[in-house]
Amino acid sequence: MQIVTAKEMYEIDRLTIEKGGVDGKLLMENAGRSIVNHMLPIIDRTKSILVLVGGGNNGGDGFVIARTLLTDGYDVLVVQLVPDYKIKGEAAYHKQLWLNFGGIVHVFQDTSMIRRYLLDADIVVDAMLGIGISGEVRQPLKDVIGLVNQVEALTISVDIPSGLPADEGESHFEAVVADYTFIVEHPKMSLFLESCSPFYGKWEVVKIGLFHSNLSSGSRIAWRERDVKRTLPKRSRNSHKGTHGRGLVIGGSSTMPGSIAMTLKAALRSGAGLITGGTINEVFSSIASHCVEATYLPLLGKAGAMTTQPVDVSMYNAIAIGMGMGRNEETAAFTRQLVKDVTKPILIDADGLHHIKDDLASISQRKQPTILTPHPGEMAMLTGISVREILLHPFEVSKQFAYEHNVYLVLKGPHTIITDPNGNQLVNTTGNQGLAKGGSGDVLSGVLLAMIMQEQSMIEALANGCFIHGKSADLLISSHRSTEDLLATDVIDGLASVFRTL
Ligand SMILES: NC(=O)C1=CN([C@@H]2O[C@H](COP(=O)(O)OP(=O)(O)OC[C@H]3O[C@@H](n4cnc5c(N)ncnc54)[C@H](O)[C@@H]3O)[C@@H](O)[C@H]2O)[C@H](O)CC1
Ligand SMILES: [K+]
Repeated sequence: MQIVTAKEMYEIDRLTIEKGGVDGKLLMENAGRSIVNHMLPIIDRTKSILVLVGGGNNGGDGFVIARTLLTDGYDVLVVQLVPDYKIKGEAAYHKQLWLNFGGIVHVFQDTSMIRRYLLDADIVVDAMLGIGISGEVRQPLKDVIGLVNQVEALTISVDIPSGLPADEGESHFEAVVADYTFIVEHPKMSLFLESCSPFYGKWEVVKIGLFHSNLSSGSRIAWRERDVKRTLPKRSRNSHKGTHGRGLVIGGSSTMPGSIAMTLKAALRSGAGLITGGTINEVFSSIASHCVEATYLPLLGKAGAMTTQPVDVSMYNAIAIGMGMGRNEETAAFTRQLVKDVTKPILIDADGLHHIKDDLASISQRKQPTILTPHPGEMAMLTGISVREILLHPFEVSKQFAYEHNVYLVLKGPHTIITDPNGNQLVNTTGNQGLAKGGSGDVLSGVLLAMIMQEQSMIEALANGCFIHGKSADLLISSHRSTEDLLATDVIDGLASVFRTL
């Protein structure tokens, strides 16, 4: 499922009309009809429906929806929020059809009129503004959006909640808070931004028959279950423990022994053939009984943390480093040296990210993949960009960073964005707020390590790992856990039910 900017959406629209020869009026008909088909299961025949239409093609979709519902016997009222002369082109055509079919257009007079209609409506169809919005919402739409958000009626937005930006980078907006949004053909970028996604409510994508096109701006795809099923390597009956690779996890310190234990266990539960924990004696003695399936590589410690030393990694296929290792200077020097020397794929998380912060230049020289897995706070530390700015432009910031430093970046959040060094991006579609807890990242690193060790394209391996980790949390929440009590270790236990369905 391709994620688009407004500009890309218009480009696909243009190609469909110019190259595909499909009339724009037909696309609008398809959009309105598809949306009605998706609405039917959630609307009741006895309810009264108010369709709010704006002056662009989003409003045109609104006229199609109104006509389709009217001919199906629904009680529909249309309020046009702009004067007649503003309705042009395809929208004007569909307005005329609405009138031909006996529909009435109530033109906006004042907000008290809207307030009255809103109070009488059970369902509001929001077709005021789509992806054509520019700048802050002007009057009277601004007030109307405020009123829509005050009433009890079920709100269904067409393509995008009115007022919401389609792209990243906008911080000031007033928008409809929708119960449902039926997105035309492709999710817009804002669906995956922390500040915008809550406005969408429940959402579905409706197909309207647009051209399939490869955009020049690089791929940006929402990664779903069907993608995981398609790309996840199948375990063969003939495989042995070595087939699925040997992984090494380096981490832990006397005050944080649990982190590496969770990473080891998560990797083993995600199909890793052989996993070794590289850690100091104090950690090893406290966790070995919890994770008996792993083997251990003793590392030299000083004051409860790892110190500089050579490590032979020749027998491992991939390495994860950083979890719970602490931030002292000798550990940092050890990490930097290891990352420089190792000629294997290496995933760096948590404290490891702090250690390599000033050594990103040598990271970009590495010949084997480097995977960094920061949350926004760690991303801010790595880039010097504020968390606020990162959350405002996560796609662009990720792309720049991955390209500049030649890394695979997993920017963690409610919609984790995975970026490869060429700027291709996959966005995870699973997970819930129960994952916003200590230990989640350690578990994710283990799942990712197991994925990296199996033969998959690197970006797909990372996206599959993020999907599986989030899905485990989702299944637990939908059965016997809550977002409050969910623990990182529960997510490890939940992996079984995810793999059983993939
Ligand atoms: N293939 C497609 O993309 C299809 C999309 N459809 C629908 O069309 C809209 C996009 O339509 P467009 O006419 O380009 O823009 P809008 O309807 O979003 O709005 C333009 C409209 O709004 C006014 N306006 C702009 N900014 C503001 C503002 N800040 N405040 C107030 N008013 C504003 C502007 O003057 C115009 O009048 C897309 O979302 C889909 O819903 C097609 O129907 C099917 C094909
Ligand atoms: K809308």
